[in-house]
Amino acid sequence: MASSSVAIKAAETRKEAEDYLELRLRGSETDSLVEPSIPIIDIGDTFESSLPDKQKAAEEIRRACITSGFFIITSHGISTKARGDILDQAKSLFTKTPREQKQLIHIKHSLYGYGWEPSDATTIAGDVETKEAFNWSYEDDLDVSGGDSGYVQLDGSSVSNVNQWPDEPLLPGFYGGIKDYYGQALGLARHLCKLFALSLRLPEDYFDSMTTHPSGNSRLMYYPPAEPVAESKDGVGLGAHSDYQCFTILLCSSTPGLEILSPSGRWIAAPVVQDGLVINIGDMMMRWTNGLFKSTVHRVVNRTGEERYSVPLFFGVNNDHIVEGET
Ligand SMILES: O=C(O)CCC(=O)C(=O)O
Ligand SMILES: [Fe+2]
Repeated sequence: MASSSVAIKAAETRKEAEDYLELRLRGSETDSLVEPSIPIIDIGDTFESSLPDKQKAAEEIRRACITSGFFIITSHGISTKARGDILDQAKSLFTKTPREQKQLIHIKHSLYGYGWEPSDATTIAGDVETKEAFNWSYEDDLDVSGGDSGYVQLDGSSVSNVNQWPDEPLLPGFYGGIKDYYGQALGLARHLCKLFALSLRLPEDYFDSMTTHPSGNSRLMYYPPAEPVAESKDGVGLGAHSDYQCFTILLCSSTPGLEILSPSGRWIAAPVVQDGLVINIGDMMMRWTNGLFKSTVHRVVNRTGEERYSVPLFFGVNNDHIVEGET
């Protein structure tokens, strides 16, 4: 494609994304097209507490979900060590491991796209994204609950051992680091399900039986430092998209870069909150709540001279659970 037609296509795609989000943000409980905010919600009181304390946090979550679809949680219980270790492992994989070694676990060797994903694996309207990733799927061994041996892939098949891990001598502690963080994140996701249930005026155990072998694809992400202005190709780290599952738990390193699209078409930078985790609603939850909770378009642009790392967990109910409306 000629570069002018690529540019036209890119502008069209951006316009479509903006129109789409504007349409979606006009929910029944959204009072106006106000600029969305990303509130910080302390959930520390919700772990041991009485129902009224949980309901208080659930109401804050509800307000965030019907407006921006994004919020940041603090006092979430995932240890500082687990968060630090997994970000360190991401750094080792992306910046210290020879490309030939990463090629051995390239996503092309995986039926489901698990393993190392080089930056040229995906494009947005013809432009290569700068990000590099490492993808994996839920497996019982990674689940602190031990799972229930019922996990099926998104296509319904029950093939196991689909993940591709780097050799232990090559990246010592890599699997352990993932398991520690991911296991805790799954526990947090199940706790958040209770708060989401309350926020939807449902019994707090509403999602429990549907999340025994949940959909839990996750990835390590690496966004290289921005190029000096003179060489800048206006690189987008991760193109505009919405997440497809019920909700995402996102751990980020301290380098900013996440931006969400406002109804007026402006990109709003998500704040970096020390020790916080970003939570955002995905398309599945938006559909399930008839559009009440918003799955908002977002992207990543690393404009800094620092590397950026992140770990999203896309959490959803068991892949073999039929999602349907209440009658
Ligand atoms: O890296 C980030 O901050 C966001 C990643 C993201 O949006 C995604 O992987 O879906
Ligand atoms: Fe995303």
